[in-house]
Amino acid sequence: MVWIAGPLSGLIVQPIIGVVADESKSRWGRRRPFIVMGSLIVACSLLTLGFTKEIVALFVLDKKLAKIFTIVVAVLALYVTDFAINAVMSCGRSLVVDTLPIQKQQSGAAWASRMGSLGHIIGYGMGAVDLVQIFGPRLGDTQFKQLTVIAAVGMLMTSAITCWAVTERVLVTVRQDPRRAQGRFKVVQKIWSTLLTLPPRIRAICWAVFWSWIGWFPFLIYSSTWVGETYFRYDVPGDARNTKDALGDMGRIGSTALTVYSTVTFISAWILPPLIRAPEDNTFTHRPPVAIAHWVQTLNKFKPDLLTAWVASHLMFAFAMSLTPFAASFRFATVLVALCGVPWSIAIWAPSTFMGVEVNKLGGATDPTSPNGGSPVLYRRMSGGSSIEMRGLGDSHHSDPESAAGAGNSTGELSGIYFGILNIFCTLPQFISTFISALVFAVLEPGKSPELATDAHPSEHSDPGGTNSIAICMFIGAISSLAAAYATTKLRHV
Ligand SMILES: OC[C@H]1O[C@H](O[C@H]2O[C@H](CO)[C@@H](O)[C@H](O)[C@H]2O)[C@H](O)[C@@H](O)[C@@H]1O
Repeated sequence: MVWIAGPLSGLIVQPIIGVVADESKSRWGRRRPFIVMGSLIVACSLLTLGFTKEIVALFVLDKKLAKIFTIVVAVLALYVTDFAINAVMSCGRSLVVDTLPIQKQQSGAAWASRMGSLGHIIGYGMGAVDLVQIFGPRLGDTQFKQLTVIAAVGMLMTSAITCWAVTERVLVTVRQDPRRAQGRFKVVQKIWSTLLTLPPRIRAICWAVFWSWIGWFPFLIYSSTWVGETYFRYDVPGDARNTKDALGDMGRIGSTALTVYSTVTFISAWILPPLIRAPEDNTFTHRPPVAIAHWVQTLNKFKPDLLTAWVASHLMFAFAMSLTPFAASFRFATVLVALCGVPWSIAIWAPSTFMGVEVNKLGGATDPTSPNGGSPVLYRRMSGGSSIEMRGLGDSHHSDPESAAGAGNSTGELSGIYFGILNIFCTLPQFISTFISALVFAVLEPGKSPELATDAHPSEHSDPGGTNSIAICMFIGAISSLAAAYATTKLRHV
């Protein structure tokens, strides 16, 4: 019930908020009000999660009843957190697309992935140090309470900076079209009709993401456990296995692997974008200093394009995951997990870049890299029929829709719905992958995990020398990643 909150909230919230925000005529912009509301809800629900027991104790005095309520409130708080954070994610992604011109989409997506990976490192780092010792009991008397306080403050601060720094255009009118879906389910209808009429390139991006997530989900969920289990199997001497130390080390070694992985992700997010040719690269006249001009031009010639890099990242992930069943030491397992930091950084940034470019074209922005020198793109929005006009916030004289488009300018008018749909293709495979993992676990480890069954009845033990189930799930992920590589190459031809 708890694991499902992430994919379920992403599946439902991102498309719906995307559509609603796309059509919002708020004077504060289409995305910022949702970011503000969502962040406030996330902050409150995080604090509720951290202090559930104390909050319940204020209202329920009976101890037995309080225990039940604590569980119920904690689960609810987790769901609310996931749902609200997905609203913020949806509008945050759209904001990048809305505000940047087509040439800057790669750069915007790369910055989003840099900031995301910085957040991960800070999160892991906070988890690794003893916060109660550092801050004393002021922020709460346990590590978890303090983590929720820090996360809530971080959420509010980063959202406040975003909303302050970004100038959004305001949607003035959405012209009514008789063909537009009406009534209570119009949002769902709009998502459905858009889903059925996706432009070919957007469909290709979505399928590439779909196949890749069947591989990424088991990795993101189980990799730290897998490194710990590998340690337990191959590195701990048989007679030391039942000690408290060995079990504690298992957790620490798994967390260390994740920390190394997120560090690699962070470094890749900074290093790779300048080494990869962005979809807009032709538009710039690079004028490096004469002394190094030759070298810069030579380097530029050999830069791979983003599509090649995305395909290579699927292959690299598939390579690492295909080796997991053969890992016979926790060090090797850690190296495999760390390697995945490189493809993960590309997995976050490449689809957003391609989607950002396509959504801008749909909104009427021109592609300056096109052979015809930046004339309007050939296709426009496929679903719905509404028109959009935008003007600068507080500027009532520029409500001409043409002013929103133009050479390479961003309109991003449909970023919410298309990024929401992209997220459907990111969350659905998470359910499929969970189903596959459940099958693998049921077949290979019908009892308890051999590494964790030390206290269980012998009938519950499965063969500790047998194949590791998590490694098999990851191996299946490798196959799916190959399918993702194939699906991504299709983007070259559509
Ligand atoms: O199921 C959990 C979440 O999975 C996706 O989010 C994760 O991947 C994103 C990159 O695609 C990354 O930016 C985010 O930090 C990760 O949590 C999905 O987009 C979410 O909707 C879903 O809740």
